[in-house]
Amino acid sequence: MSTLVDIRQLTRSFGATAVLGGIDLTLAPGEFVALLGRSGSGKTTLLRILAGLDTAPAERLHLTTWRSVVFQEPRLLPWKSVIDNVALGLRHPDARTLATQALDEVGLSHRLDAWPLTLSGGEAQRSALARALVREPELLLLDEPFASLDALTRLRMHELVLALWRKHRPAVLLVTHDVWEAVALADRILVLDQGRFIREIKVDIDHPRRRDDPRTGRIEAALLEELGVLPTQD
Ligand SMILES: Nc1ncnc2c1ncn2[C@@H]1O[C@H](COP(=O)(O)OP(=O)(O)OP(=O)(O)O)[C@@H](O)[C@H]1O
Repeated sequence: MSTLVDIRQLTRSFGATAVLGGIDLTLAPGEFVALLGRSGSGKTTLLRILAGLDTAPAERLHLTTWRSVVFQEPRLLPWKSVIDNVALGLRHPDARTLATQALDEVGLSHRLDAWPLTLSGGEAQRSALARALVREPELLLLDEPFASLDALTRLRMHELVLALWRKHRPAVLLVTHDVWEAVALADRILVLDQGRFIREIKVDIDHPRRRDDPRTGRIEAALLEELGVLPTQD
């Protein structure tokens, strides 16, 4: 199996400030990895490099080019309908059919012709997911895609992302500072602190994961401790 991401000793500085200090990361096809860290730890900086939006020195920097990104805000073009946003740039004779299918998969078949500004926050992010997935990427990069949604909508989006991941099997890299989101979704959680990985936790629990499961509770507690927001126990 070929590796989609293979990075060794990646560094990124802005002026004299080192934001990423020697990152090693590999991602295999179909993996679901969460990148967890406090604000300013370098998550978005790393994701932008993985997305090809930025570059930086590294000993090795192998990245699949077959990737899509969903950002915190939907980034839909307001003067195009939802379906036209999803089909935009798709060089395929059946682009509209594929866009219709993708919107159906995210539960938006009734909003194909809607204008983006009339969508709810959850609907807009569903459209952004459809636009990312219609390209059948090997790697789906999610940069806090649910952070601005209300808590209930966010939980629904978790279910949707899992369903889409199971169906399409892209590798997913999810940037988040929501500890439960990481535990609920990812197979592997990487904790980033001041531009370095300080912890990796594998989550070997079947989906759907419940918050009242003691196994998820233990992982959540370990992560909160790592992030310095839960007092360590003696
Ligand atoms: N273009 C830039 N120029 C200068 N500094 C930058 C630039 N981009 C990011 N930084 C700095 O790099 C650090 C890491 O930023 P980054 O956005 O990667 O953090 P983050 O972990 O994604 O934070 P958040 O969770 O708040 O989005 C921050 O201190 C930020 O101010």
